[in-house]
Amino acid sequence: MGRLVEGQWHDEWYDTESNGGAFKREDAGFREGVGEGSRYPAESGRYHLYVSLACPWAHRTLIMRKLKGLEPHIGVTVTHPHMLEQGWHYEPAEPLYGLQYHHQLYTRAKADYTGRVTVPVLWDKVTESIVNNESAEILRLFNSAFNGLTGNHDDYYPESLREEVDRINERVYHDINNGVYKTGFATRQSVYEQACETLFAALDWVEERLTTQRYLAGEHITEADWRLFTTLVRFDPVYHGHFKCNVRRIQDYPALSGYLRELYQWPGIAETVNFEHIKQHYYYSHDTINPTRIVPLGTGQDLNLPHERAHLPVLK
Ligand SMILES: N[C@@H](CCC(=O)N[C@@H](CS)C(=O)NCC(=O)O)C(=O)O
Repeated sequence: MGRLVEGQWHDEWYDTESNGGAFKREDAGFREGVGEGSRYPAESGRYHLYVSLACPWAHRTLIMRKLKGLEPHIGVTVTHPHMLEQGWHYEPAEPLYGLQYHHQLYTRAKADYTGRVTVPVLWDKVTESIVNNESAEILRLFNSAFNGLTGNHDDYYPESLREEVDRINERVYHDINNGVYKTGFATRQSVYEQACETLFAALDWVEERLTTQRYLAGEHITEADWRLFTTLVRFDPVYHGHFKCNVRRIQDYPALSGYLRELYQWPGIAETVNFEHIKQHYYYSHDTINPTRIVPLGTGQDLNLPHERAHLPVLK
C-alpha cells in the first residue's frame, strides 16, 4: 500500500511513529455533491462506484445503493481483495478505461494528486473526475440526490432524527468504525490498550441501547445502523483476531449479535457481504501485522439464525 505525491505513487505503510504509535486517518480529498447546487446533475448511468468488498467504508455505499434502488443507475467495479505494493488493483482490468491500479483512476481525475488512494470512489464518467471519495458523504447523497430518478423516498437520515443520528455516528465512528483500526494498527502497547478499551466501552454502550430499542436511533432504521453494521459483520471473523480486538466477540453480546443478524437478513443485504474478500484482504494485505499471510478458516457466528429482535417495536 502507499500514497500519491504530486501524481507519483510511493509505496509506504502508515506512519504511526510520528504520531506516538497511533494510527491517524487522512481526510478524503474529493468532496462534491450531486444534484441541486452542484456541477454534477443526478443522471442515470453517469456515475460509477469503485469499491472493495472487503472495505467497511465502501461497504456502506454499496448497501445504500442497494437500499435506495440505485443499482440500475450507478454501476459498480470491485477491486481485487489484496492491497499490495501498488495499493488496490483490478483483476481483470477496470472496465471503463482498462486500468490496472486504483491509483491510476486518481491521477486520471487529477494528474498531480497528493494523498491516500482509497475506496470507495464515486466517479463521473462525463467529466472523468472523482465526485466524492468520502463514504459518509456518498451515503448521504445516495440517500436523497437520486430520488427523482428512482422514485424511492425511503429516508435513512430523516429530519426529525438528524441530531440523534449525528450524535450516535460521532461515537460509533471514532470508537468503533475507526476504533478497530486504531486498535489494530497501534504500534505501542499503551496506545493499543487505550484504543481497545475505548472500543469495548463503546460496544458495551451500543449493547445497552440495543437491549431496549430495535435500532440505534429508536424504532426507525437509519444510516447510523448501516454504518455500524459494516464493522460488526467483520468483527468476529477479522477484527477479533487480526486487529487484536479480543476482549469479547460480537457473538458474546446478546443484543448486538441479534441486531447483526437482523441487519444481515434485511432484503438484499447478505449479497453485499463477501467473507472471502473480507478475510483475504485483511489477513493477506497487512503483512506488517500478519507476515505469514495465513488466512484463518473461521467466519464467526451463523448470521442466518433467527435474529430474535421481533419483540422490540419498529416503525413501519
Ligand atoms: N474516509 C474514507 C476512508 C476510506 C478508507 O480508508 N478505505 C480504505 C480501505 S478499507 C483504503 O482504501 N485504504 C487505502 C489506504 O489507506 O491507502 C471513507 O470513509 O470513504
